Amino acid sequence: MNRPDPTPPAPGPAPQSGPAGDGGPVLRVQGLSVRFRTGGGRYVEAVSGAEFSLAAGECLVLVGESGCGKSVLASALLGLLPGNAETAGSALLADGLDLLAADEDTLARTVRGRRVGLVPQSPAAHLTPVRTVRSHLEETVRALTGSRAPRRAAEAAAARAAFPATHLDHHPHQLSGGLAQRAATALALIGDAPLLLADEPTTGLDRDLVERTADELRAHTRAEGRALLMITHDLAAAERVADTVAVMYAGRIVELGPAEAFFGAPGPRHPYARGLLNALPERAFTPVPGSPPELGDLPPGCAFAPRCALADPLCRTVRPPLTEGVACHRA
Ligand SMILES: Nc1ncnc2c1ncn2[C@@H]1O[C@H](COP(=O)(O)OP(=O)(O)OP(=O)(O)O)[C@@H](O)[C@H]1O
Repeated sequence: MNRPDPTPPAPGPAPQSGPAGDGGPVLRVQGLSVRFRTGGGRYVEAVSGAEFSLAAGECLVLVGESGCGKSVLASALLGLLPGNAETAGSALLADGLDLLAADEDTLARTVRGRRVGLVPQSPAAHLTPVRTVRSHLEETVRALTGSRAPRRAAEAAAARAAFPATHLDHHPHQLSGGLAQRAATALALIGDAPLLLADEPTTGLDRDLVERTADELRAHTRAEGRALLMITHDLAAAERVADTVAVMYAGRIVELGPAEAFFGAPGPRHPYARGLLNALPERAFTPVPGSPPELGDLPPGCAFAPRCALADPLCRTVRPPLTEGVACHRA
């Protein structure tokens, strides 16, 4: 990753040994932007000025259509952006470490798995096909705890994620989608990270499994005092998990607020967010007209204006900032 102004990781206290925080946010994201250099001096503005924070025990769900920048934001937090990416802003953990400024060695040794646990998209693909679930778990226990006798800890990790002991010696291809998801969750929990990052954890699962996976992630967050940042385009899963919803459109967070008000009354405030909910089969089943803009060629004002029935000349010329939870001139 190429950063315009690299700074060393902020000195801070030793990494937390468990999910319990000191009352401050587990993660505070400020002005996080990611752009990709493409040919001919052009840039794709994948994430622009994201701002949010996450407390212990809180589930924040980031929703939005495909291509709006959700996964790029997650990759930025894990230091997994490709070489043509440039970042700005900060993403501070509770102990002061800035994930955007940390070098690869710090991220690999002290962040991934230890301070931030990743529940991946397509868990079956995340697991090595020739190794059993037990072998994955034992290797991760060894790597994160230094234990030389990891068998018991691996079995405990499986039990914690409700992965059945009877399937520990199975290979990934022998697992159902739900069990592969639990194996991946068990791996993510081993390091006792205070922050879990789940990128589309319910993709490819049938509705029952979506609900079960969502409930399990919520339980790991609430009951164990972690924070969960879940990325999804599945609004039903989002509703099941979220305390807070962030809606992303064309690289920007356009609405951020309590899930109860968003999914219940008074409902979303941004016209795009209202459109997303109205597109659901169980609601109006009316798609948002048009398609999102190219992130390399954003319009000057509100990026949603070309699709918005409420847009006026101000919307087409002045980009609305996120003010009191919504970025819309007409909200
Ligand atoms: N290396 C790269 N170079 C240029 N553009 C990139 C690169 N990686 C991602 N992008 C662009 O960044 C934008 C955001 O992609 P991202 O994968 O974050 O979307 P998303 O909201 O997660 O979508 P999905 O739900 O489909 O995963 C896309 O327009 C994508 O084409």
